[in-house]
Amino acid sequence: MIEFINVEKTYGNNVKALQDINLKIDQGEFVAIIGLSGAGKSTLIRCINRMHDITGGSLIVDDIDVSSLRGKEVRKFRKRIGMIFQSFNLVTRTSVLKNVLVSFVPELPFWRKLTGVFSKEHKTKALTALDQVGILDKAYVRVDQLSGGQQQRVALARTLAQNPDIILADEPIASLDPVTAKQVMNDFKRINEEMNITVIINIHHVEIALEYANRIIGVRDGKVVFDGKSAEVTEEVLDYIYKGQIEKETMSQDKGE
Ligand SMILES: Nc1ncnc2c1ncn2[C@@H]1O[C@H](COP(=O)(O)OP(=O)(O)OP(=O)(O)O)[C@@H](O)[C@H]1O
Repeated sequence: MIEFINVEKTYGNNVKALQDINLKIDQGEFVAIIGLSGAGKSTLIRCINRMHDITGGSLIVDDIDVSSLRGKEVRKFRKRIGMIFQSFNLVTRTSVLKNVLVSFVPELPFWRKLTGVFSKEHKTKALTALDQVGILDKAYVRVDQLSGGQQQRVALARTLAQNPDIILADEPIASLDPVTAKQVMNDFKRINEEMNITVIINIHHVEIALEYANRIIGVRDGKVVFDGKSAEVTEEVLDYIYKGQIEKETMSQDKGE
């Protein structure tokens, strides 16, 4: 379980990105975080794997107080949490398989790191992960020869190969066309349902969030302003989450801008 208790995050420039966040997310949930640009969505998910340090409250993941982790403990903890980015973060001039094998580098003995030789077990795990996202046939293709959707699947396979309990995805479909975006979302859904991996997605596409996630967390100005089932999200709820935008637009219309 992931638990936020009165979590705050203030950046060095005094921007209060998160304020008084209280959430409990159970293992196996599929959660979408929605809200305006700058609302604090990225900050919220990046605190979970300590990409950002919280500045107040506590964040507990499976009984581990995330802020108390030091050095090696942070690396060990992060292995359990996969992270997917909008930009895929792949080495495009090398093969799909090598990109997935990269996930094992931290656990390799020094000589294997130097020689780049991976064990049969690691190769099998990597190929299994590629199979799980339906691109096993692309294992030996160079990443730059793949479409955006296929590249995001490679990133997903790399994460799956780590055998994570949680996958955090920061705008994973933002640079994909609508059809490919849905294919990638289907992958997330399947992984969530079949492997009971918690999936937390930060997303701008509201319709897709409602279609795929079971739970929606609406964030506005660093605060959680809605937390409920996707089926409970009405037009009014969306207006409330995105209220800042509506108010701003109304104000500029009033001013004749
Ligand atoms: N590294 C940083 N240093 C200082 N301020 C930051 C930093 N990262 C984010 N912020 C600020 O914190 C607030 C929340 O940003 P965050 O990126 O979490 O929002 P977001 O909802 O994910 O936005 P977007 O949808 O545009 O990615 C914003 O005001 C942003 O400018």
